[in-house]
Amino acid sequence: MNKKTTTHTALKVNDLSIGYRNKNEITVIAKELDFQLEHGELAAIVGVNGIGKSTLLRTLGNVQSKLSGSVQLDGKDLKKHSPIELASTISVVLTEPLASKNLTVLELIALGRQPYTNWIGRLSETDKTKIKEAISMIGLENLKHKKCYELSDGQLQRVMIARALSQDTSIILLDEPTSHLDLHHKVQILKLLKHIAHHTQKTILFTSHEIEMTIQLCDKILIMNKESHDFGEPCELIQKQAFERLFPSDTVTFDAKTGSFKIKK
Ligand SMILES: Nc1ncnc2c1ncn2[C@@H]1O[C@H](COP(=O)(O)OP(=O)(O)OP(=O)(O)O)[C@@H](O)[C@H]1O
Repeated sequence: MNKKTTTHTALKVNDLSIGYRNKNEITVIAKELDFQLEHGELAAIVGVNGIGKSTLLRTLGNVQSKLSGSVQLDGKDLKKHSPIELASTISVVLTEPLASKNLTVLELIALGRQPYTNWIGRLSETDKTKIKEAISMIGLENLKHKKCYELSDGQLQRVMIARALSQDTSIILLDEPTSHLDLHHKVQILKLLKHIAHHTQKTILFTSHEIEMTIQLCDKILIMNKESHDFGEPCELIQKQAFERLFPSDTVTFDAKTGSFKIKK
């Protein structure tokens, strides 16, 4: 994989407001978002259901427009990137169902190479190598000739991660990449994402409800709350008691010593 080095911050978010515009109505989902991620960092966005994690990820991936504020990729405004520049800088894996499950795993992963292929879509030797690397990293060799409709939700989720890896962008955004995985595969995938971030200088940002795992494995965490957001290294956030504010204390409490949540009995 390419080892990209640049002096710019990989992803810089300033005073960002996100939400939805429907006709004359604007619904603000979250505002005053400020954080930045460097090259080679693995980071998570956590927060309660409906707080706006996916909306933020879609906004950062240019799938939907911001309401206000700024998003910079490698020191350049998100909106100033051409479509082809964006496709080779940032890959986004959302939770929406696949349009066509009739493709084989190999064909789907090969789609990740679309930004680089020529106008007839022929794969170069580099494309084939990137596809092979992605399949091997996620351990999909024995599934590669299966049709996507034959896969379990968890298997499909791993295939989608492989597609993003084959795209070989410097930033990867993933919406709940481990939600359908068993505990073993959750840990395996998150450790792999960490390894990829650290060894290839990619910036990987994902949304998650696996807060304890993100505390153990991520370099940075963004905690989204209704009133304000917290961002930093897991240990800084623990010291600031940021995880205590995530859930109502009559249901769960956070144990700072073990970095885990306890059910209030
Ligand atoms: N297309 C849309 N138009 C208007 N509002 C929307 C739209 N999609 C989502 N929302 C609203 O935006 C808010 C944030 O949703 P979002 O999916 O970003 O939350 P989330 O933190 O990812 O939630 P979860 O943890 O449940 O996946 C919710 O109140 C949701 O109803």
